[in-house]
Amino acid sequence: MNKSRTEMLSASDLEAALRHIGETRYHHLHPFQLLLQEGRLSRAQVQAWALNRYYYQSNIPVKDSIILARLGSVELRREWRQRILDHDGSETERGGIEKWIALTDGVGLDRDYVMSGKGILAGTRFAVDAYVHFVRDRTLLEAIASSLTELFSPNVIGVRNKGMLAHYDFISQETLAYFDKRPVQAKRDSDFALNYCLEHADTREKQDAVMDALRFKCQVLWAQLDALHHAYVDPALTPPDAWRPGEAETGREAA
Ligand SMILES: O=C(O)c1cc(C(=O)O)c2c(n1)C(=O)C(=O)c1cc(C(=O)O)[nH]c1-2
Repeated sequence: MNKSRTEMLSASDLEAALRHIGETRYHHLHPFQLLLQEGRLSRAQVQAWALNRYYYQSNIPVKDSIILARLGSVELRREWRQRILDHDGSETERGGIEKWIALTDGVGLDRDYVMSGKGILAGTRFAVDAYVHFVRDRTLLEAIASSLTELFSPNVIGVRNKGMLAHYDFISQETLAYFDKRPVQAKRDSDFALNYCLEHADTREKQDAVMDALRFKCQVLWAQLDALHHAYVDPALTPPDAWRPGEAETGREAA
């Protein structure tokens, strides 16, 4: 794909290369994502997905706070802080983390258990922690570029929500309310991050670093679904300390 490792790409070629990375490596292609959206998972397997993803959700404002602290101007901080508000909410508005808890409530998991982080898979924790450490340790440009997976999330969210609503009787529009605002927020955030990267990647090395950051982030998402697939598709492979079907259930309506 590389013309030469030293030649600078035009902004439009860099954007095309980034979009190609998403088309070929984003988690919309993951087998567990396909099982989820095609209605081929049990309620317990959907619970495992919701439980583990809470750890990702709850760390998003942590990683955005790290980026915020590294931004060098009022204008950039003003832009970025909106992401933290979206997830942490305010006195008057529910944030994404609270809405994710509504989702885990909706699938019948005990919220204290979910919020405790107990029972999540090591693979989930390692992947999410790697994302937080990446934005702390790499350049600001790489940290911002690692959020570019959000260019592709409106599409996967649409397909996943539609599939889940169609196939699972325990999923309602209300359970999935977390996702109502995400496509608009993701478009706003990823447009900003993309423009930032196109403008600031002013050498071929920086362009390569931006592409590598997006590849890394695709791996963060992919590894989380790998962990779920490994642990919950074959019950024999569930690790000893991981959540097990039936555990931390809130009262199910009498069946
Ligand atoms: O449902 C999804 O498939 C999906 C994907 C992603 C992503 O691409 O990282 C995010 C989200 N959702 C999401 O809800 C979210 O808040 C979010 C923040 C970020 C980020 O890297 O800053 N990605 C994502």
